[in-house]
Amino acid sequence: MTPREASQASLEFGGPLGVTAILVLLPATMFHLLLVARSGPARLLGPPTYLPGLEELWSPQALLLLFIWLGLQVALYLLPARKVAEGLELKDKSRLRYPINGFQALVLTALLVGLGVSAGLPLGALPEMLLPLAFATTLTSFIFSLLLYVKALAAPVSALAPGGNSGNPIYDFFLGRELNPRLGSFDFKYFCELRPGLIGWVFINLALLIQEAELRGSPSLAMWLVNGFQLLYVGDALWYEESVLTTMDIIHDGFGFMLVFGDLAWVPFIYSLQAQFLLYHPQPLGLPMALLICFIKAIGYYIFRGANSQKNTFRKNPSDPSVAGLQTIPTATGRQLLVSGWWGMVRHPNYLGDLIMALAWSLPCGLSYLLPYFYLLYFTALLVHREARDEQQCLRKYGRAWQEYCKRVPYRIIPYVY
Ligand SMILES: NC(=O)C1=CN([C@@H]2O[C@H](COP(=O)(O)OP(=O)(O)OC[C@H]3O[C@@H](n4cnc5c(N)ncnc54)[C@H](OP(=O)(O)O)[C@@H]3O)[C@@H](O)[C@H]2O)C=CC1
Ligand SMILES: CC(C)=CCC[C@@H](C)[C@H]1CC=C2C3=C(CC[C@@]21C)[C@@]1(C)CC[C@H](O)C(C)(C)[C@@H]1CC3
Repeated sequence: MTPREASQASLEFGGPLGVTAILVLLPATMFHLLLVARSGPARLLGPPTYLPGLEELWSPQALLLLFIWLGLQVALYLLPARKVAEGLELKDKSRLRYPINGFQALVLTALLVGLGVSAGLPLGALPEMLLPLAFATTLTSFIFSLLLYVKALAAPVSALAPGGNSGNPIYDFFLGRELNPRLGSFDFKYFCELRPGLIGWVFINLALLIQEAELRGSPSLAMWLVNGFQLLYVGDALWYEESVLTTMDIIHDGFGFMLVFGDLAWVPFIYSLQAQFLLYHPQPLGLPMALLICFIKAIGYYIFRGANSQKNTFRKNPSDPSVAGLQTIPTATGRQLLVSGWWGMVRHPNYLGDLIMALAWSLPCGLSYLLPYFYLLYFTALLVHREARDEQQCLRKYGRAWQEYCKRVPYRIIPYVY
């Protein structure tokens, strides 16, 4: 089977029709949520109380701010790294090299923004710019994905992603034709996955906290919790940056509109929805409830980090003392599957931890509105779909050994439930 035939045989997301609908629905959902979060009733499913005109969406200043931000993150990515990591082996047996300096980029950005604020940079004004910024980011994502699609037309077959090479232009534009598009040693997918959007999310949250303090004298406890929890999540992702090299996005998915828009627009503007909601709808939160929520977050993080680190350590060095005692199933590829420890509890313990953390991010917003729970609902759907995709890939990779694993570990994400 040629790569194109293989790609056509396993079209995902409902094929060309499905991805055309998603292409329109994703940005529409994002703008709907941004508008609803600042409206009085904050109804997740109702219409927004007003529709902005093009003059409210389009702003050259927002576009300039976006390019300054992207330029800063590119510059920080290019700084000398504490380590250069190798990715997994590619089809042509080569391995790409990636700088590990994401945490350094977060700290340096914080220092620069801190300096800027003390010199009078009005960070608290950022929430007012979210709509035009989201519009500029959406336009940029469309144009950037188009450029990536055109660039991939000249890429060799060995550089194409397994999924985004169907021959249908809309489908391939959405999924991404090339697996690891690069300009010299600059890797676009790796850069976008962990830098501008993820770090941008933290600073949007901070701006919302500052504006709340300006409006109400001090930030609320709920706003502190949401900021703290999400900063921990982003800090963790950058501290363990190397582990992103074994995620499905890096090793399997092409770099097309889905990931470009997801990384650059969806993450910063949608993942900050709880903090946006709290700025416009302050919620009382007592200390006992806050402590209970911190406990839930701690359990989620313990499972998430434990599971991800156990798998990464095992994949890097199966005889590492922390994983050497675990039970395994051998596979025909020479790799083994963990069948005890976190990976013996359910087949995706890291998703379980991530979902528990998502719940802890929404709870500070109280139980009267559905809107702050959008992330939890969307994330559940994303992970259930992702789990099914991963299952198919593992079955293809490991055959019988995977079936044996599924027999020994029957639950996918939640023990005894799913
Ligand atoms: N916040 C967000 O928006 C999102 C967060 N995430 C998070 O990203 C993280 C990474 O997720 P993702 O890339 O989907 O997948 P995983 O990190 O779960 O990786 C799946 C891979 O792990 C390996 N694997 C599966 N079972 C075993 C086993 N028993 N023993 C050893 N290896 C095994 C297989 O690859 P192989 O055998 O080839 O190593 C499989 O393909 C998760 O924590 C997830 O929650 C993901 C999506 C969105
Ligand atoms: C609906 C839509 C726009 C889909 C695109 C999905 C993307 C938003 C997500 C796909 C996988 C992601 C990961 C993270 C962020 C969200 C996206 C890009 C991640 C960087 C978050 C931090 C984690 O610690 C992580 C590094 C494990 C994670 C990797 C996957």
